[in-house]
Amino acid sequence: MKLVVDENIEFAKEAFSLFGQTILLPGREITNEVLKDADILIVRSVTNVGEKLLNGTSVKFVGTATIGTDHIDLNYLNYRNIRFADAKGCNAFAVAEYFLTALMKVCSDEKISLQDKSIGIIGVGNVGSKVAKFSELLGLKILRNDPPLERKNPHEKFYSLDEALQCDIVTLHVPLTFKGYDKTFHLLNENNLMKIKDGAILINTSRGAVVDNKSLRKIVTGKNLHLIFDVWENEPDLDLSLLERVKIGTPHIAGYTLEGKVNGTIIIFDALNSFLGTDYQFDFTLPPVKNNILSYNKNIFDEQEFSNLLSEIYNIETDNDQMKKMLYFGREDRIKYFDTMRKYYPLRREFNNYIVKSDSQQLMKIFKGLRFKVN
Ligand SMILES: NC(=O)c1ccc[n+]([C@@H]2O[C@H](COP(=O)([O-])OP(=O)(O)OC[C@H]3O[C@@H](n4cnc5c(N)ncnc54)[C@H](O)[C@@H]3O)[C@@H](O)[C@H]2O)c1
Ligand SMILES: O=C(O)[C@H](O)[C@H](O)COP(=O)(O)O
Repeated sequence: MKLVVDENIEFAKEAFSLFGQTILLPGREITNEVLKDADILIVRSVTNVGEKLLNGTSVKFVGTATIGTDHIDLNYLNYRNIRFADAKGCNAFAVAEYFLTALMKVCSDEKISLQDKSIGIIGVGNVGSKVAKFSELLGLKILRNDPPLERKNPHEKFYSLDEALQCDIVTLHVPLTFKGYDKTFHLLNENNLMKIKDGAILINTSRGAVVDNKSLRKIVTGKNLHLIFDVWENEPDLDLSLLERVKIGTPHIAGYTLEGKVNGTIIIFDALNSFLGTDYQFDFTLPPVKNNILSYNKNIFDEQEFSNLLSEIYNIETDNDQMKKMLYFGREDRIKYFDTMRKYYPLRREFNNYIVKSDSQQLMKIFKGLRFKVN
């Protein structure tokens, strides 16, 4: 049995070698040639999997250790009777925690109070529903926009896209799709971007092409938008003039907690066992976090204090500083640098590994809701 696995998958060699000969490769270097006699292909989001890659190969199972599946031609896999598994939900908490850390950082830097503010959440699935829960804990007024979900739940309250765009904060959590009534390619475009409020915070952690980056770049300064962007059109060759204008820019790492990555491996490991009818076991237990006690020194919710606490776990400013270095490189180096930042991304652990100390019952309720251990 021959497996070809993206080298950036956590525990790739140790776990998948149990199944057979495992070749690790950078995701962008997985070719049709390499797959000629392979049985199993396990990728991340940077490998486009379709006819060009799989034609004439012996691949029978494709797994992606990611939530998004826009890099996979599912019709082709179906046509070739190739079994497919994705890792739905694996890094949903990681993205929600990124959202919160980035939002608090911008609010504290720009002296924006969250009191009486509204948030439009576009796409309320695994990630969006966690973002909604976090937003509720912060006391934000929530406008959920999700037409496919609305059709399934006609009695629940949803808002139109235009209404969601009118909020003080707008955040995107949709899959990237190119066809059909709900297609999300350029969901935000030259026709509706102008509807976003002046001074609003716009967050994209979904896929770059959900927002028409060129149209956004033209209006961002005039409308004084505060942009938090983790995903970009044409990654890794992104629009530098947009990068220049974002408050926080990161290289598609919102989902990159250790837990998020390992969950992805576990889901695909289990799917492969079930496809092959095997029962290989691997110990995916993660080490405990050292120095995991945090203190919050106020008795009220305070944007600055809260942001300081979150930055003890995840210093998003460092990610932004690293990313902005791209502005000074030539095109080829820039493209390589984007992948390098992702490959060597520092260790980030999720909130539920940390203990927060505070005397306020009200704050404890918020911290518990965010999955912190409280003391
Ligand atoms: N930046 C990152 O690191 C990162 C990490 C994980 C996921 N993602 C992206 O986030 C996306 C969402 O993840 P998820 O786990 O919440 O997916 P999900 O499938 O659980 O939820 C997506 C939701 O979007 C809704 N939707 C679809 N089309 C829509 C439209 N036109 N308008 C409004 N809503 C629409 C769906 O009905 C669904 O409820 C993924 O598809 C992936 O592309 C990015
Ligand atoms: O869809 C996802 O799960 C994320 O976008 C994922 O974290 C992207 O990371 P990559 O697969 O490119 O390493």
